[in-house]
Amino acid sequence: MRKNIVAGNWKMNNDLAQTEALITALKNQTTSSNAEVMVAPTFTNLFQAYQALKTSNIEVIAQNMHFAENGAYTGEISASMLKSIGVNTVILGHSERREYFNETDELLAKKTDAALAKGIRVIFCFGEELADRKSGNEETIVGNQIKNALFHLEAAAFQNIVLAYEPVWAIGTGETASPEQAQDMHAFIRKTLADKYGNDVADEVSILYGGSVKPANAEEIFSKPDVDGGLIGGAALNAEDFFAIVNAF
Ligand SMILES: O=C[C@H](O)COP(=O)(O)O
Repeated sequence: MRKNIVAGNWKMNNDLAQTEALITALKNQTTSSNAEVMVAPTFTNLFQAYQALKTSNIEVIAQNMHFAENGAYTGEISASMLKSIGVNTVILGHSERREYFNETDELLAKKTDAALAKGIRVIFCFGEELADRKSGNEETIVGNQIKNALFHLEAAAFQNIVLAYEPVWAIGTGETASPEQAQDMHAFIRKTLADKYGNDVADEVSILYGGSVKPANAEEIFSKPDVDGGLIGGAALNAEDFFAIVNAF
């Protein structure tokens, strides 16, 4: 079902003590927002974070996982391992995974299948680079990222998928897509889904925007009809800023 969601991706930030301090600060925040709130700590702090937040309204999610069930994949984490500590949602396809760890659409299709098979919800990320936008190819790039990784799925799978549009040029740069640019792309994404699966599926999928979302711009971005929330990086590392964004809903 389509929901408003604000998810904080902590990326490779915060050791255990810093994670505990941020969680304490998050628990001190109050909200009347209707958005689902999630945070994604590093793997080393995932269990601790889950334990500390399991009675709160903040869901603890993972930043990545491997497609295999288990085996000789040094340094990797499986869907079952996430499930075993109470984690039921994973971010896949973040542009940093694509760029620095060579994650391809084909690999992401396998990871998505593995997550869904274990009942793990997927926040599937994609987005164009600056050169793509400058050359007017952003819709082709984004459309292909979605089709290549997700369009082998049955329609029902989208009940467990959240999409996150993150233009690479807006991530960590302070440069945000304008609310209109975000809306235009989100409408294109929803139409892409509708063309393949029909409006009933497309209208029910939450589509998040990510890329330099801050307290000062969240409300305007989230007010757009096809923007159902945000995937927040830098601003999610400060509890007050993060909840100011949550409270934009
Ligand atoms: O996963 C989050 C995104 O990469 C956005 O990061 P940012 O808010 O620091 O630009």
